[in-house]
Amino acid sequence: MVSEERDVVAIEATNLRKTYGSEIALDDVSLSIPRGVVYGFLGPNGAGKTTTMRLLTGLTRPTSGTVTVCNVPVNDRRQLADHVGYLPESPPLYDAFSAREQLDYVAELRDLPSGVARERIERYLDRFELAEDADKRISTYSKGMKQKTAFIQSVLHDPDVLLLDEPTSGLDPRAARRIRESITEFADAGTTVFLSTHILPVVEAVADEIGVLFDGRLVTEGTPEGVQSLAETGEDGTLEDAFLAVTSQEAAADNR
Ligand SMILES: Nc1ncnc2c1ncn2[C@@H]1O[C@H](COP(=O)(O)OP(=O)(O)OP(=O)(O)O)[C@@H](O)[C@H]1O
Repeated sequence: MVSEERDVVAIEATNLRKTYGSEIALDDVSLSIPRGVVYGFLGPNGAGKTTTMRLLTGLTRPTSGTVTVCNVPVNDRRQLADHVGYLPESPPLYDAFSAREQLDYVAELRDLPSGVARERIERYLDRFELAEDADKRISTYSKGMKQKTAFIQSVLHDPDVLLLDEPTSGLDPRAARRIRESITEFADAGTTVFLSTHILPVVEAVADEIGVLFDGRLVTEGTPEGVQSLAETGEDGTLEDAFLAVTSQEAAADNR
């Protein structure tokens, strides 16, 4: 990340709250994430990570609070679409298409010029070792092959902000490494990456900043080193130690 990019805020969320009936999924969460940053978003099951990502992409409306991405209010879905790429937990893929057809289709939806689309699709298919299978139907793909296709689909239009929900899920070590490398390359080129995952070594490897969500609240935010130091396990403390320390402190406080 280039240092002056820190001045430009890519994701700004203010006092976000989301309730489902009496259930508070998200409680007063504010985020200010600069351009070019990889933000690792952590939290136990049910903490509200997917809810947050859906609010940041305008797919769910907040009960209260506001979100802008690249200065675009997220309820302006048409303008937002150019800026944002989203890889959800269960990515939308059309089983009857091949990967190439799926990616052509998405490129068309995104209004990519055909030459640019062709070059990017072939480059990504090669990069993720999908080229040989790219004309087979997605219904015949393994989980990892589907995940790679979905990742490519989310980055095809070269978004300014990329939100990734468990991007390495189901991937073999080589493919997972390719994703990690891609995340770093995107961030170096100025893309902001919002990365939600339970795989803490992935966060350790790529994140510039970390936020920990617990029970709908953002309970810790900082650099990986800063968050790791919260584990108070000395220099060898890992992010996993820190995650367990922070979340068990919060659980103990809730039970008091
Ligand atoms: N559509 C919905 N209707 C009712 N409750 C919901 C809905 N979506 C989420 N919730 C609730 O909001 C809370 C947060 O869920 P969310 O899926 O955001 O968690 P998460 O951190 O992504 O969890 P995981 O790590 O298990 O994927 C949970 O208590 C969940 O039951």
